[in-house]
Order: sequence, then structure tokens, then C-alpha cells
Amino acid sequence: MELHITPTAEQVLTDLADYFVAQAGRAIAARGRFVVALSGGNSPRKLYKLLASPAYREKVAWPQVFFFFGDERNVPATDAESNYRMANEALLEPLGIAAAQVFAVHTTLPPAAAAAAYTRTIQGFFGAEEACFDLALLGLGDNSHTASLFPHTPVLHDASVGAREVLLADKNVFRITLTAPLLNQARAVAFLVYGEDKAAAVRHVLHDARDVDEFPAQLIAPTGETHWFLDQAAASLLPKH
Ligand SMILES: O=C1O[C@H](COP(=O)(O)O)[C@@H](O)[C@H](O)[C@H]1O
Repeated sequence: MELHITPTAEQVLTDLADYFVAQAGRAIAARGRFVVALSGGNSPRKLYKLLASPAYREKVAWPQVFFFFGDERNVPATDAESNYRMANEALLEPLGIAAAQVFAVHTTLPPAAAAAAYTRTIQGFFGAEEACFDLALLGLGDNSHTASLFPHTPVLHDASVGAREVLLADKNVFRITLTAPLLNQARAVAFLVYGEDKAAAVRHVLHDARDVDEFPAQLIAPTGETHWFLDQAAASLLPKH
């Protein structure tokens, strides 16, 4: 596991954008394509805008990049809460990514059916190969959730490799998430976490004793490489080296 800690959120975004470019180059050189699982929420919006900016857009062979989603909210794709909508507005649409390169969750289906359909989509894409993202981008909630692996939800103990529906009982809403075993098959995982409000969660996940029901992001332990891109504020409660 590699920690990348920089003084400001802007530098974290630049570091991760550079890492994304390097991973894309390596994957395309080795296998002719770069398959990425995108994170949602708010933190990655600035990363996606940076990747679509003039400074970065020429650095990636975008026609060779395929996009999946690590999780999705059970809302229409036009909803302000939709992870697809956020990624589309910040990254996919500005870069003119073809629809055939984007695999969104079909939230028009009931949650369990949407999760099952997404599992089939992923299996269909990878075919006979093991489903293996070249890069899974992840975030971290202040309650230590990642993707939609929320504290004390049954999906945390789901050993299947695919997508599952998750009920957030306190809000009475569903999410669709990739399971931890699927995320852990990724060649690389990169967490993007900035801001003081994430400092306690970062410490819980990276330093405290293992308790995946309380701190679900502890489940992420890929066979490939793991990188944490943090600003100083998010890293402020980690023990000093
Ligand atoms: O709800 C979600 O939250 C996490 C963290 O989002 P952030 O904006 O606080 O970084 C995110 O990784 C996940 O994809 C999203 O659906």
C-alpha cells in the first residue's frame, strides 16, 4: 500500500490525475485497453474535470478507455444524486466518450434486478477472463464507507464477485455497489480523500484494528496495488512517521 500525502487538495488531484494517465498508458500498452471503475460522490468531480481539461485530455488515448461505476444511487440518470450524471457532466461528455465505452447501472430497474443486470454486464464485458479493472477509483465517506459498502450492511459479508443492491435503512433508499471481492480483483485501486472531515475515517481505515462492519473500506485489499491519495488535512490523524 502506498500513501501519497500532499499539502493541498489541488496537489492531490494533480497527483492522482498523473497516476491515472500513467496507469492508462501502461494498460493500453500491455492489453490495448484501460478499464476503469469510477467513484461517485463529490470528491472526484474535480478530478474528472481536471482529466478533461486541456492540460490532461491529450495525455490519454480515450477511445481505448472503458468506464464502469463502482457504485450508483438508485435514482434516474438525470437526478442530481446520480453518480453517472456527475461523471458524465465532468468527464465523459466533455471528452466526447462514445456510449459504447460507458457501462452505467440501469437504475430504471428495481435495485436487485439492476444489480443482477450490472453483474451480467461486467461478466459479458470480460467474457472468459476474470473480471479485473485496470483501475478502481474509490472515495471514502466520513463513516468509512467506500463505493456503497456501508457500515453494518449485509453486502460487507457477500463473497460474490459482482454487483449487489444495498439498502440504507436510515434513509430508506437503495444503492447498487460492486462487491469487495470484485473490487479486490482490480490491478490497482486508488483512493481519493481530501478534507479535514475525512481525517477520522482515514485513521480508522488505515490505522485502527480491523472491524469491517464499522470501517468497510478496510475490506479493500486488492491483489494488485493500492494507493491512497490524501491531502494533509485528511491525513492529519494518522500517526506521524
Ligand atoms: O456516496 C458516495 O460516497 C463516497 C465518498 O464520496 P465523497 O464525495 O465524500 O468522496 C463515494 O466514493 C461513493 O462513490 C459515493 O456514491
